[in-house]
Amino acid sequence: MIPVEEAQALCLDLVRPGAIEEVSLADALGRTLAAPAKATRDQPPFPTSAMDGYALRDALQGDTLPVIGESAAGHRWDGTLGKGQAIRIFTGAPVPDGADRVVLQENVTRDGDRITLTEPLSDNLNIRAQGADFKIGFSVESPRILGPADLALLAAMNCPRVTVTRRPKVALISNGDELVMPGANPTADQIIASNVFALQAMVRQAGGDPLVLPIAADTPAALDRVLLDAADWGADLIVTIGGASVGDHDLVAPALDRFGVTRSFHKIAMRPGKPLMAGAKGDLAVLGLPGNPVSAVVCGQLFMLPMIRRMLGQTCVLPEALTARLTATLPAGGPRAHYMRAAFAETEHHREVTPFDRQDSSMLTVLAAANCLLLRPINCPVSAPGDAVTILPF
Ligand SMILES: Nc1nc2c(c(=O)[nH]1)N[C@H]1C(S)=C(S)[C@@H](COP(=O)(O)OP(=O)(O)OC[C@H]3O[C@@H](n4cnc5c(N)ncnc54)[C@H](O)[C@@H]3O)O[C@H]1N2
Ligand code: MOO
Repeated sequence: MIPVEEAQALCLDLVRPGAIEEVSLADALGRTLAAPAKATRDQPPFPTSAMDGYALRDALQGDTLPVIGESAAGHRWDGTLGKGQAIRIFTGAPVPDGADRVVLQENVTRDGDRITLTEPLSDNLNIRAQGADFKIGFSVESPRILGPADLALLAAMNCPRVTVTRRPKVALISNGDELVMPGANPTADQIIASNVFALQAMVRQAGGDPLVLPIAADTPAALDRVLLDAADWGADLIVTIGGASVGDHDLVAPALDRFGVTRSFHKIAMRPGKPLMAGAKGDLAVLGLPGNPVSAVVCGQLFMLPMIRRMLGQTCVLPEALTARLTATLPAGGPRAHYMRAAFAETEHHREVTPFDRQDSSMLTVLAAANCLLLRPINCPVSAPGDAVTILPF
């Protein structure tokens, strides 16, 4: 059994950043930017009025000024404003040459074509300088996972298309004679395939392209068939679920051998997740998850997601770790690192975490109630309420 950190490093060695492609901004949400995007113009591209009102030059409170033109958004006034003149101006409109402030329309009185500056002039000139947001050549750096605000920024930079990493194709294979899909009529000895739905969602959320293959029966031929189907689909990563352990019906390790996978490891010092295995056949990486629902999802978080992030070209690929104060007493750690299901909360003074009493790796109700994993390192000493512990939020 190798430690979790060593297994994570071996898993990451099996994958590398994928090819790049161009997509339109409308399709770029959640994609990982693979090359910097550069602004081709200043924003704003000209000094802009921040308010509806009047543009002025060297004006003082009490002045009465003729209004000699109008500048609206999309339609500039093309002259140079002289001292003692005013221009009607609207929010977003170009501020004319010569103008040094915009006064709000609420702060003047208008009589025909003349305005009088009735209020004190504020320190705020109400003019947005050219390039105040960004200048031509400004760059959004890669790698970066594109969120909604990034898309607006890239649009403002006049970048209609962006270069992103191709979505890695992840084939998910459940196996076991006892499994049927939700909605089917299970026989008395059957259960519903559940964890594949979490894994599919995790792949999608991380920016991958998941494919759930039909459940493979517990026969060598069925596993051989479905592995070939996954490869034919063009998978970058095959994730098997179940059949990873040592029972007579745990057929995944020999099936991967027949398929031509060079194994990096099998079995890790982790709870849940002991039977995890990983390897590769050329560029095709393979991860063998344990079948217990919680084991599969926890291993998905610790091993599958980092592999996907690496294939997307991201650099921070391991789950984020935080420190929290324990609310309970926990016994000393054992020979496997224990990733306990737990709930953490931010209180007024600190972050605190409470592990659930039931930690069986079949308990989906507990997993669904949890918002983090609480790490108990190998052979760690007893922990008391108030002790600092490491958590991995999800
Ligand atoms: N003698 C030993 N037995 C076991 C060991 C061991 O070291 N020695 N390890 C245990 C550990 S730890 C785990 S974890 C499990 C995992 O074994 P497998 O990966 O072979 O998983 P299965 O036996 O196929 O399934 C375990 C459990 O999970 C259910 N399952 C499987 N796939 C799904 C699915 N897609 N959705 C929902 N539930 C699923 C399956 O019905 C079983 O109940 O092995 C221990 N045994
Ligand atoms: O390690 Mo298994 O993954 O306990 O349930």
